[in-house]
Amino acid sequence: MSSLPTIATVIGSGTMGPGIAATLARAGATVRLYDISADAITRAEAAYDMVRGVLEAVDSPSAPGGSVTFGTDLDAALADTELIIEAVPEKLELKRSVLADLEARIGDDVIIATNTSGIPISTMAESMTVPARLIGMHWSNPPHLIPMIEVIPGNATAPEHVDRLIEIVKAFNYVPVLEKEIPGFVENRVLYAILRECMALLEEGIVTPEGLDACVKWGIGYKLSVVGPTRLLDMAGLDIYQAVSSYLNKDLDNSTDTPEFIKDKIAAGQLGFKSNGGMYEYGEGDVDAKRKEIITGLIAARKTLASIPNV
Ligand SMILES: NC(=O)c1ccc[n+]([C@@H]2O[C@H](COP(=O)([O-])OP(=O)(O)OC[C@H]3O[C@@H](n4cnc5c(N)ncnc54)[C@H](O)[C@@H]3O)[C@@H](O)[C@H]2O)c1
Ligand SMILES: Cc1ncc(C=O)c(C(=O)O)c1O
Repeated sequence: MSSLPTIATVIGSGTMGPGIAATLARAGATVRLYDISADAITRAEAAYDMVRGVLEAVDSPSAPGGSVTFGTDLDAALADTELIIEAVPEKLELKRSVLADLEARIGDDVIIATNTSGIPISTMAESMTVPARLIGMHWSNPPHLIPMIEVIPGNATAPEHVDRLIEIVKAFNYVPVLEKEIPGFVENRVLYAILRECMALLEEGIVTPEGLDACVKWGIGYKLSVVGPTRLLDMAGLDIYQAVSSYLNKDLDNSTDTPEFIKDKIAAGQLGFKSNGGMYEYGEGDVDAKRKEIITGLIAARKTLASIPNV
């Protein structure tokens, strides 16, 4: 059996949809990218052209025959599909209603993989007619460049769908990480633990944003890109970890809500790149320049990481 689905459908063509569709298509799948909004589809077509250039530069696995078509006709997007990847906004009720709409239009054997950032799969599946077909498939942003996908079964997910999704992820040369279900899954639990402490350090004026970015990028990001946290402990020494964690863990931030200064920025319309200002301010052309620098850096770093041993 070929490992990739012949036809796959991506639902939602915002930040994540075009990169997901392009990755599958480059590996040889026929992909339909659907969105409820015609404007989103127009933006996705432009994004897809850029993503294709990036995939060429990063030399991602390429197979003949793959394609992406774009549209707002849901039945056309679903015809003969084997795998649906849901990438609509992170709102439980919206996702549930999209799942209900999809289920009314497809056969029982079609797998639905959700790209939720961390809503438990079992919670999402509660209202489904065939909950066995729902599985978490968490891509990291930008999805066409980060070659790792979290695979998260819910308590009703069919074991054969877990095996099939792992096989599909391997078929486009990404690393599948199988996890037990927990809110936020593994990646975002770790990321949000880091972000919580970072935002507290900024709020308390301990460090500037520029200083924080330099410290985390070189002191943590650079090192962790080569050696994972488990082996890092061996490198540092478990005795050192005990000595530091015994006084430090109790001092770390343990807030349970979003920091007030972030809420204030959102209320003032400061959302980041999408509003030309967020944590930093951006003048004319700055956002496009930063996006290009980030993509160029990720391509270079991915090539380097792919060429060194997995320690
Ligand atoms: N942005 C990230 O960094 C990131 C990373 C990993 C996972 N995710 C997750 O992926 C999902 C999508 O995130 P995103 O950042 O691409 O969102 P987004 O808001 O950029 O895009 C969502 C798209 O879904 C469309 N949409 C809304 N309702 C729809 C419907 N009923 N049917 C079809 N399309 C509909 C919107 O028009 C929009 O184009 C979320 O669950 C998010 O948490 C996001
Ligand atoms: C801040 C943030 N939150 C969620 C996600 C993914 O689910 C990401 C990402 O980069 O993938 C992120 O940066």
